[in-house]
Formats: sequence, C-alpha cells, structure tokens
Amino acid sequence: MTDYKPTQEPTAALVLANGQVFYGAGIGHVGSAVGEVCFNTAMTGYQEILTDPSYAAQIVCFTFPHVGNTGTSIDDEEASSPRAETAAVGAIFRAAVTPASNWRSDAELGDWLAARKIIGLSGVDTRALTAFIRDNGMPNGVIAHAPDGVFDIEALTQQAREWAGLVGADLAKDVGSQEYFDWTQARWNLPGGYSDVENTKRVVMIDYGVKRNIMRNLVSCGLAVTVVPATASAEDILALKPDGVVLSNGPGDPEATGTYAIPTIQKLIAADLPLLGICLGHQLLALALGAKTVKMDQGHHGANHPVKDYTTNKVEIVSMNHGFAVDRQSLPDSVEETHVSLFDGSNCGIRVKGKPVFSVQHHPEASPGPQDSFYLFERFADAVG
Ligand SMILES: NC(=O)CC[C@H](N)C(=O)O
Repeated sequence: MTDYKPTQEPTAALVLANGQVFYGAGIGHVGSAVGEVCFNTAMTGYQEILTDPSYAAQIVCFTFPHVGNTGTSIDDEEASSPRAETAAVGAIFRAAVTPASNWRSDAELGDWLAARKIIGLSGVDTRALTAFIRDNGMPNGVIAHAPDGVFDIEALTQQAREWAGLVGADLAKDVGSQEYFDWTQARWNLPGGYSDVENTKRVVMIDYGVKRNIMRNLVSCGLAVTVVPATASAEDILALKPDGVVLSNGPGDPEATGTYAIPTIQKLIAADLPLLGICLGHQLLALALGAKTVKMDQGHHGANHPVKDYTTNKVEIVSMNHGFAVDRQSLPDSVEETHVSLFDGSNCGIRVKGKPVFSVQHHPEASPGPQDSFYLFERFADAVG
C-alpha cells in the first residue's frame, strides 16, 4: 500500500504506527489524537457509531463513501453523557462531507464533530485502508487535523508507536457514568417522540459505557432502570434490591476491566439475580464464569452481521462493534453457547445452564434488522418478571 495523497493541499492526516500516511481534508476538531484504527461497514448510523462509548480510543474508518448527508440530531446521541472521552477520537471518510439535508438535523456533521472533540479526515482511499486492516489487523495510529497543513510526520509516527494500545486498557471506569441515576425514557414509538415510562420491576445497569438505546429498550419492555458506575460494588448494587442486573457494553480490554468487574459479577450470580450482558458485558460475564477472551485481528464493526440463535435456530441481522471475543474452547461445562457469528463462527452468546443468566456479543438495541434482536430484551424482561 502506498501513501495516498489527495489533489488538494492536505489539512489532515492519518499516520499509522508503521509510518504509512493517509492525507486528506480535515473537518471537526483541530488537533491530534491517538487510537486504534478500525473499519465500520454500516451504511447508516454514523452519529450513533461515533457516540457509542465502546469506540473510546478508536479511530473509525467508514467504508460507506458518503457520510454526513443527514447531519446530526440530539436524539441520535448514544453516550449517556456528552463528555469527550465517551466517543471515538477520530472519523475517516471517503467523500468530503456535504451540507446536511434532513428534517431531523439540528447540526452539520463538521460542527458536531468539533463540539464533540472528534477529528474528521475526508478524501481518504478508505478501501485501501480497510484492505490494510483486513490483511494486517487493526493498527494504532494518530489522526491529526492542522488547517495550516503543517504535520510533523515523524513525531506523529513516534506517538502512534509509543501508544500502549487497547490490549490491557481499562477504559470502562472513565467512560461510564460516575453517578447513580434513573433512566425512564422508552423507545421512540410515538409520533411525538420518545416517551417516559414508569415501571415497577427494577434492574440495575452497570455502566461500562452504556448506549442510551439499550436503556430505552429495557424501559419499553417494562423495566425501570437504575444506572450505577462501573466500579460499584456488589454490596452497593444488592442494597438497591434490584430484580435483575444488566452488564453494559463498553470500550477497552475486558480482561483489564475484569480486575474489578469479575468479583462483582461473581457475587451477583451467587445472589441468583437474572443477568443480561451485552458486548463488553458479555465478555465480562464469560470471564466471571471462568472463560477467556482473545483479541481479534480486524474485529467486527458493522450493521449487517448474521448471527444464529441456537436456542431457536433463527438467524438475526445484527449490529456489531467489538475487537475482543470470547474463546469458545474456554467455556466451562456449566455454560452453553447460544449464539454464533455466521461470518466467522466466533462466539456471540452464552447462557448459564439452569440460571436466568445470559449474554450476547452483538448490540440488540442497534436495530439493523430492524427488530430482529429485540426478543433478547423481552427474554430478559420475562426472566426478571
Ligand atoms: N461494544 C462493546 O462493548 C465492545 C467490547 C470490547 N471493548 C471489544 O472491543 O470487544
């Protein structure tokens, strides 16, 4: 792969740890940021992707060429708080971002990226970058936006090389909420917008970087949601007398977050509470049950991934965003594999035999199906109810 130079003078660049450079036009935040570079194949949902806290410390290369056409809307934020660390650090686009044309848009993508402190880079050969990631795995890199076009490539390469990367990184405790709070908003299901619902059965959401739509789906299934920080102890959680617990999605290496999450989850399982894990929550549940997680080469990031539910033999089209996976071989006898990726056969779901404790690797709230995976929330609500 050769360095790709656009015809105009570049105002932004992606510099990989191996020294390769992708030049383009800058948009959004001015400055530089280091992260792991991944590609996402979704055709829609760029705002939800960039505000999914699971993408913290990542730079997302969109394979879909036209991004930004529908602008941004306050309703499409996914992080529970707008702090800068709760989002991807960079976004890479093939085509230049054109003005938004959509009735829902309340800000142009460029302005929104700037407000969110996300660096955008357009005009990049995203196919070449994606092919590179497919062949070599997800590299560390620095994305830099300098309107004067001056880049110290050597220093940026050095920064990418010296970054410790995502293996061993616990990001969940910084990205998740630092406070306890109740979430009451249900799914967007009325012409007037989202509705607030008061439910009686209460679940605690351990926030490792939760997405809002997970909480909306729980509320829509009849559950009241109390959010607690990632580091909340089992004692603190049990004191809230929950009817169930949800382990959220989140960024970073599950093993690193596991140092404090595993003992908590083990106590919650011992307390016989219904438990649902999603993505990072799935990986943490597996670790708490004695299994292992592994780093994937290119990961799964997209909105068209087929997953099979062995318990019903149905295939659902799901949204994925993960760079680590549960190692099937390491699952103990007490655990049954319930879901598998039909792309690469990797594990996508588990349940504990004889207990209402289960988890999935994909994002059932993200609706590419569009409703294929909502049954998981209903399954959990039934277990709680
Ligand atoms: N979406 C998530 O929860 C991601 C989980 C984990 N950080 C991974 O990359 O595998």
